Amino acid sequence: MQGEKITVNNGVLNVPDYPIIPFIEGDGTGPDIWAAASRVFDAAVEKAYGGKKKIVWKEVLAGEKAFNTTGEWLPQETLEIIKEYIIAIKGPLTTPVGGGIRSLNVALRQELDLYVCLRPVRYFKGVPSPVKRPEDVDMVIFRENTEDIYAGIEYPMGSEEVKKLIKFLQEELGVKKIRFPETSGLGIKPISREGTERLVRAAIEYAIKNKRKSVTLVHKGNIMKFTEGAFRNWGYELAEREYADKVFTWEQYDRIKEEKGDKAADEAQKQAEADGKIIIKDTIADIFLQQVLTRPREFDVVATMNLNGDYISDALAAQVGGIGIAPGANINYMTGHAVFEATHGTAPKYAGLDKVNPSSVILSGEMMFRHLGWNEAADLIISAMEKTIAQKIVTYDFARLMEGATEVKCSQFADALIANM
Ligand SMILES: NC(=O)C1=CN([C@@H]2O[C@H](COP(=O)(O)OP(=O)(O)OC[C@H]3O[C@@H](n4cnc5c(N)ncnc54)[C@H](OP(=O)(O)O)[C@@H]3O)[C@@H](O)[C@H]2O)C=CC1
Ligand SMILES: O=C(O)CCC(=O)C(=O)O
Ligand SMILES: [Mg+2]
Repeated sequence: MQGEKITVNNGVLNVPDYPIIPFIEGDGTGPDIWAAASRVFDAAVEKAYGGKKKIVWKEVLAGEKAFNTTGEWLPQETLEIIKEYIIAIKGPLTTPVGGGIRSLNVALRQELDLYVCLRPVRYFKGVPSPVKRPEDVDMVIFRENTEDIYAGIEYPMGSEEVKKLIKFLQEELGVKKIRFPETSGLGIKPISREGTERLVRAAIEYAIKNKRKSVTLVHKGNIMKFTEGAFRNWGYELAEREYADKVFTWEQYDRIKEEKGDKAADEAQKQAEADGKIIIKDTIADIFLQQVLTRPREFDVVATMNLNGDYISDALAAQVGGIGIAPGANINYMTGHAVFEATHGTAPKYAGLDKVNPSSVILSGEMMFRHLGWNEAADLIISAMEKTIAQKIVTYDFARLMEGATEVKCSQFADALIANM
């Protein structure tokens, strides 16, 4: 079937009935998951629109499949096609540890300037969880996707670059306090005001649009003052400058407290909550990781930097059943470009076994449908997921923690979802 391109006008998508959507199958378990997920996507669209709408899938190469076919890990053509077709979806891609190629996942996000990694964390009833009240976890992570230590500015021990950098730090910048053994490798962590502002703006816009209660800026600003601490400060400044009538910040709370005392500050916050204002607060990353376990209801939308966001998204996913069911999207809200992608990796030990949970990519597709405005197809996926889990038909990851479950293969889980639509 011949499809049409999705186009974008001032950040607003124009989605034809037969949109062409590029996909990257992914490495490791990617082919298993993609085979299952794409059947679920097609079934949901068919059921929702009875043939009036249909996705025309277009495979683009990245990772091992690309390397084996073209000799390149991330062909320029793949980037060009995703740029041109605006929306894409991908399976996981392998990144070697400690050497070898840099992350293709990170490269895609940087090349397309997909500055938000959006990872919602919600609970599906019946999913096994290590916490007592997983239903209390309902958070949406906005992870900055283009900066931080992920920028890839790092140099190995013993290299000329490291020697130069150490010399520069010691002689030009007067860094005397810390020991720099010759065995040091060095990495650089850029965090910019622009990068922070566009990420925090996206988080606040989301909170307003979806009537969420708060946005928490998560940082380690007590230690990394001019990167993570600046992220916190710039986040508050942006909230007060651009959303004065829609938010109440903990900085405002502190100012009222200083001027008028605790009671006045408490009352001002209560009034702001009653008025439906979004509370903008901040938490240091280590205590955040404790509090999401001990009092998850206090957190809602979360805005943070790249590395924190990576850790936080897997940790929160664990509370609602693990990365097998944790979806995500990489988005540039200004150009409209978005690449939907699971939170998990290639899980190589299960590759080709038709075993792993395809829910993470399936729910990433559900996010994609909502992004396209195809809410009927998205709703069908959610209700099928709810029904199938309630029937205790699950893949190995849930089955090993559930009593009375029917363990099915990756492809059979897709069959069950389709049957439940
Ligand atoms: N966006 C991306 O493309 C990402 C890519 N990666 C890359 O993936 C590779 C492997 O990374 P690794 O750290 O092992 O992390 P993975 O996420 O690939 O796997 C870790 C463990 O998580 C569980 N898991 C992962 N996926 C699923 C699933 N679909 N269903 C059920 N359980 C799942 C499995 O747990 P158990 O063993 O308990 O069964 C698995 O062993 C690396 O090269 C890494 O760089 C990593 C993260 C994201
Ligand atoms: O790129 C990778 O290999 C890892 C990426 C990752 O962990 C993530 O996207 O959460
Ligand atoms: Mg990760």
